[in-house]
Amino acid sequence: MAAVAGEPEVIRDKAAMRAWARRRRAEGKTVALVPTMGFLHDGHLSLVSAAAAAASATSPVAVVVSIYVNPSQFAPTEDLATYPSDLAGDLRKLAATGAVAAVFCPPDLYVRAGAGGSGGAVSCLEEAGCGDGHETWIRVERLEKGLCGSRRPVFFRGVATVVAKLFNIVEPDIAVFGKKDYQQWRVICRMVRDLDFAIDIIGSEIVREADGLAMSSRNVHLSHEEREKIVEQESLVALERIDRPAAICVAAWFGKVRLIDNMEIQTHHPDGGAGI
Ligand SMILES: Nc1ncnc2c1ncn2[C@@H]1O[C@H](COP(=O)(O)OP(=O)(O)OP(=O)(O)O)[C@@H](O)[C@H]1O
Ligand SMILES: CC(C)(CO)[C@@H](O)C(=O)[O-]
Ligand code: BAL
Repeated sequence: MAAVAGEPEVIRDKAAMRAWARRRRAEGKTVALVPTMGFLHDGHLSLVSAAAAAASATSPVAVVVSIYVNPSQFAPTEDLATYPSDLAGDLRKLAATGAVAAVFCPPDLYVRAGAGGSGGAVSCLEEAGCGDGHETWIRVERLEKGLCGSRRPVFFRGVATVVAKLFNIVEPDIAVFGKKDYQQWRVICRMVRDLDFAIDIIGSEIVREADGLAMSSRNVHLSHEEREKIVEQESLVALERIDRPAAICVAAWFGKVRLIDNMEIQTHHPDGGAGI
């Protein structure tokens, strides 16, 4: 991993982030973005390594990690309020890699409806986005359907929109996403192609715990029984479809329990009709 002198710069303001990234590019650096929602684990750090590895002799890389729990990808029934976070711990982990130049952790990325544009929620609901608040959404219309999209109605719309916002703020040359969230990775690739973002998207391999469970921030919420059930499901899928690791990670959330729906994987598998 290419080393960066000193601690990462912590940037909260989007104009400051854009200016910082433009300075790095003016210095001849490649800017590589790793978008996350924080509560970092080794899966995230593997994305940092992949980003840092993009450096070449002629163009050193400046790795930016964003930490932002994006409200618009959560439906009202989902777990926005309980999403785990530990910014101080995240900053320590990122500093320890020696590979991160900046951490972008904005308090909010949306224009809010309400008094002076500062109140109100950024909702996943259409009507709450009206008025003087945020109302522009990116839809990747076919790929967002099925799999996770069938259980999380606003998820991919929120992801595509916030990732586009991050791309416009950081203006990276490269962005890295984990194949654990396989459908998300494919949605982002399609958005980048369709909307002509000049960004190379890197899909990074899944990092697992010793028992085979894919690392995931929400794993802290799993009980022992829930965890065992997921490991069992993941290994069943892995055994059946060993040549198709992407299918292993395609997950749906039922409350806080993540289960894999084999039927859906078969129906919507990359080679099986949905064209993911
Ligand atoms: N185990 C992993 N292996 C590879 N990439 C990962 C892994 N876990 C997360 N990522 C990637 O890190 C990026 C940020 O993910 P995020 O911050 O949502 O963490 P997460 O662990 O996926 O959280 P959650 O439990 O909410 O799914 C995404 O591109 C995601 O695919
Ligand atoms: C890509 C992302 C950072 C958008 O909020 C999120 O969905 C995630 O962490 O996978
Ligand atoms: N990595 C997926 C983010 C989410 O479930 O909201």
